[in-house]
Amino acid sequence: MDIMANVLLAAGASPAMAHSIAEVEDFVGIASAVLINVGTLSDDWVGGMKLAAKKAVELGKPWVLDPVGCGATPYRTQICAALLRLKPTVVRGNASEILALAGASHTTKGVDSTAAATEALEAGMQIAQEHGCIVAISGAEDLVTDGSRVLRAANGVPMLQQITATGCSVTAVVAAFVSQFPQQPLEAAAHALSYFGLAAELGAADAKGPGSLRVGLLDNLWTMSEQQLLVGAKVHD
Ligand SMILES: Nc1ncnc2c1ncn2[C@@H]1O[C@H](COP(=O)(O)OP(=O)(O)O)[C@@H](O)[C@H]1O
Ligand SMILES: Cc1ncsc1CCOP(=O)(O)O
Ligand SMILES: [Mg+2]
Repeated sequence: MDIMANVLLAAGASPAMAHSIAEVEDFVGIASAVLINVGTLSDDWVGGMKLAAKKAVELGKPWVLDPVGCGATPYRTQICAALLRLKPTVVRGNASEILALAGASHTTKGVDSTAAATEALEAGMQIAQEHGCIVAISGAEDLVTDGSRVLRAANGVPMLQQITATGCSVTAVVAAFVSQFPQQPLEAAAHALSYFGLAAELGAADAKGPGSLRVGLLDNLWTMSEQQLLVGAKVHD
């Protein structure tokens, strides 16, 4: 929750984290977009997640699902499937999570991926077609699909995998971008992934390891100029 909220602030967004069933619908009312992240799943949070998703759909606001650890336990897989039925605008997961969400037989080891993004493209396209959403699969090259088109975002550094919740954080940036371009969620998601990956590339130049890369990532999300983004972003068909 710390890095995710700080990434959003550095990107110029305004995060608020809420999960209580007593207030979550009111928060959706004032939000531009909703992110549901099942990272630290527990029964009492699931009620808040479902209320938030339903309210977002009712109000016509975009909502984004991060199926963290989908496939790791039957409970997690079942909750992610139930959330998927509540019509997210975008799903962003790693390859293992997307394979599990599509019902493919695949062995996962928790919240980290055991597969490459390309291995989950077919599964992602299937989810996108069946549920009418955008699916973004992160990895060495991120793949974003609406079920027919595929955009590729080729920024990032491998060491992002050694900083916990960078996947969660990039999903939050996806939600922020989609809030600004709700009619173009495919493009918004791809460019969010590219912006995040480019900030990591710029931060990696001075990083000694995951700790300083985490700092450099936040700093570069904050300082990146429009020119740096235009020159460095690698989004292509
Ligand atoms: N091998 C890699 N090379 C470059 N960037 C990567 C690589 N693997 C993941 N990333 C980037 O790290 C971020 C988190 O992705 P990922 O590790 O796949 O998600 P998660 O943390 O949910 O497993 C994304 O921005 C992604 O593009
Ligand atoms: C370590 C851990 N455990 C439950 S959620 C979480 C963070 C996962 O973050 P990410 O999906 O970005 O790797
Ligand atoms: Mg993740």
